[in-house]
Amino acid sequence: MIQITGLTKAYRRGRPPALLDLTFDARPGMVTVLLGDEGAGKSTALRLMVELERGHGLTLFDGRTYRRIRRPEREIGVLLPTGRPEAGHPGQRARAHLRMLAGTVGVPARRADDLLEQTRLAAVADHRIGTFSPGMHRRLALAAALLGTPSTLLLDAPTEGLSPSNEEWFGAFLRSFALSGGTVLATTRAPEEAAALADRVVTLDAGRLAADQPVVEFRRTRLHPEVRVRGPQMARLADLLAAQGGQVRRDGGAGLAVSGIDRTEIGELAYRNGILLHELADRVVQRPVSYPSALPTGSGRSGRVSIRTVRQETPERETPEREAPGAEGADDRAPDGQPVAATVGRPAGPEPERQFDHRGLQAGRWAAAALAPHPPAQAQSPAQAQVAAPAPVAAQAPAPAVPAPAPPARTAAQPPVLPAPAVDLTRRTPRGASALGGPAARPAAARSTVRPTARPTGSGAAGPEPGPGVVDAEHLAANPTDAELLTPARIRGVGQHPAPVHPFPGRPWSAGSTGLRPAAPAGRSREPGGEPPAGAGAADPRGAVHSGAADDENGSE
Ligand SMILES: Nc1ncnc2c1ncn2[C@@H]1O[C@H](COP(=O)(O)OP(=O)(O)OP(=O)(O)O)[C@@H](O)[C@H]1O
Repeated sequence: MIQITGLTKAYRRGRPPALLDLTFDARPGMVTVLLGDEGAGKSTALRLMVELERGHGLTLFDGRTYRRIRRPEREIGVLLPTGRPEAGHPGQRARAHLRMLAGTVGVPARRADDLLEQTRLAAVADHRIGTFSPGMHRRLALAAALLGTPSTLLLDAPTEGLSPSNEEWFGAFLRSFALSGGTVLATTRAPEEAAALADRVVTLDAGRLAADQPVVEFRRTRLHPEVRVRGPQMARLADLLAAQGGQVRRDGGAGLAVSGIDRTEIGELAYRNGILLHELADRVVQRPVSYPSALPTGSGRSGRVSIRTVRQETPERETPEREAPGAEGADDRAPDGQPVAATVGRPAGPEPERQFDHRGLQAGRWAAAALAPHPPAQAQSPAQAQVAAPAPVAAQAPAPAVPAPAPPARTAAQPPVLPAPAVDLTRRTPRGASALGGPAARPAAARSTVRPTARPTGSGAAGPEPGPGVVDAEHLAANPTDAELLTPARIRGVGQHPAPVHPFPGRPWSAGSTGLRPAAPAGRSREPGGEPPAGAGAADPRGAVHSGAADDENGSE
């Protein structure tokens, strides 16, 4: 039994980690396949498991770490790419190489001969390793991993370079190994291969656990069979297939990918209509991972990390100024001088390079913080999050290097800024979801300003019609519940109904008969008590939602 908990590895500071909070089990009697694209972190995970690399997390082999096992080569067979194709010295013969390894493992030399037989290398046992094909190298490396008669196998891309017949042999070998009570953890990039080899498929996506599924569920939810067709008359065939109810999409220059109609039917249809085919083949493609449903409940279960936003004092400016990342004034420290743990909120403008330090990090929470969409309302009064973890500093990100446009000065009539909400990231946040919950998931609402409904041109009206107008974006930043209430649809609704919709229910607020005031144009401030600047009244007659600087008066008439 292999229990993997919270494996995390970052090769470079400031870059996303190669592996983040990977947690799953590989059970005896089963083949578990770790599936992922190139660079997903599969090899990194295996190297961390056998402590060839330093990182975070814990791997237990039957309850012990690799280091605690007295003779690991007798318990765990490891096949890891060495970075060069040869399984041994190119000048050495396969038999001699394996016998030498048998000596170091402490097993008799005849075990080497048996394994050469078992891995179908007996015929080339006395050939020099340098003459081997990639597939032969893989099999020789597998023979070396099996020398100590281990009960657990950790195999990184074991089928790479194998011929189809050897792949088949290898699949049968793994199955019999697992049936005899062994534990197998192998990696692959190919979903089809995972489906063929595994009892359980663990999917890695960019270093994160995306799914941990029994193979039946994996096949059902992640694999999508289709037929690839290629030929010179694909447009005509596509019409015919669509008429038959097939789903057809273009696949390359002269190809189609068809689902909903099987290969035989497609061939017959093409034949009946005199359509020449160059290729007609079944294949399986992988569906993208659906995070909310696929995320296992067991991942990211370690530790307690909470993240809360803190308001940063930002000098108020009339005109938004932008500073280059790293420029003077771009501070990456919290007001109390402590390093900022993670920034929630992003100013307008180019995204500054984000740096993460995940020492002592319970990475699932960090991921949620790092991957959550930035609540844009915070751009007006940048908020920063601090990770309160048992470890000293959990995650670190610099404060936005590009300061946000400062909001205009508040007036007495404006609702007070409430403390920014505490955000507890005790749950892993799926990709695309927000750690901040509902309000952050509706950035447009929080950033919105409603322009007044203008009188129709030529109506003789001077200036804007007093009517639905401004929702203070800064207020919304401080009161996300209000932001949630003010979805764009509701904001539009304000302009369409004679009765104003109260945007801040339960709060004292006098808006007169018309509700809200007209907005100042984006990027300009208005003198308190003065006339709105020219253009302020030329508003979108649909009462549409605009982004930009918000008026700072929203109540007193
Ligand atoms: N020694 C290293 N130094 C810096 N980055 C590394 C190092 N090893 C791996 N990485 C990075 O870590 C990420 C994961 O790499 P890894 O080799 O674990 O991926 P993989 O899933 O095994 O890919 P493949 O299927 O191509 O072998 C990649 O982005 C890779 O560039």
